[in-house]
Amino acid sequence: MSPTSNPAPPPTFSNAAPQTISLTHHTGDIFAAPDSSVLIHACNTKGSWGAGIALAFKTAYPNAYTAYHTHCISKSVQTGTCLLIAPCETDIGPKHWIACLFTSKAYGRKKDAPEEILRNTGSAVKELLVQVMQARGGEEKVGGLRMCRINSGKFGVEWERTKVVLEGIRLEGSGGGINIEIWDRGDEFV
Ligand SMILES: Nc1ncnc2c1ncn2[C@@H]1O[C@H](COP(=O)(O)OP(=O)(O)OC[C@H]2O[C@H](OP(=O)(O)O)[C@H](O)[C@@H]2O)[C@@H](O)[C@H]1O
Repeated sequence: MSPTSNPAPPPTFSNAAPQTISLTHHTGDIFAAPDSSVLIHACNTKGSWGAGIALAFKTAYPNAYTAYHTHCISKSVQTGTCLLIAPCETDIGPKHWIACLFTSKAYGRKKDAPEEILRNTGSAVKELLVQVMQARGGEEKVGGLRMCRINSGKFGVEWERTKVVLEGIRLEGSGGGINIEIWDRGDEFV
């Protein structure tokens, strides 16, 4: 018998069904979230929160902006990754985690093509969920996940396309589904 005719090893089956993401939709201010919430937005890898909701993040969370900026300039950040920043503002105010999904390398006219942004979104969100699970083993409480309609503004990708990617994510492991709240201000079509 030639070595190539050896039977393939039997597949291994896990009882754990893959985890999936469910999305719930909410109208209002994403920033008016309870303490420990994770606020999720899409970012470039260049270290700039210069426009759109990123600018609002920069204003409200200057220390988180510094953490993001330092991360971007201190190493070559890959798209499809995520930076999860623990609550780090000094003001008395809400203690929010900030999650930066690197869905496009650059911004403005140099932003990645929609297909690339969508691919990056899938892997960045998977990485985020792993980081959230790890952080849940730590001392700082990690609450619910809140996301804006990522990619749908400055990055120019229709929200419905990002939604399909999010709903198609499958994660190893058990523990039921993961809910992400999608927040928008209700002025998307105004
Ligand atoms: N103040 C505010 N409060 C609440 N909701 C707000 C808001 N402003 C916008 N929204 C909504 O938030 C969603 C995402 O829309 P965005 O355009 O923000 O983000 P995006 O994910 O498409 O793109 C990311 C790049 O945009 C930035 O600008 P720069 O590249 O720096 O120029 C970054 O740095 C990234 O690189 C849309 O539903 C907007 O209606």
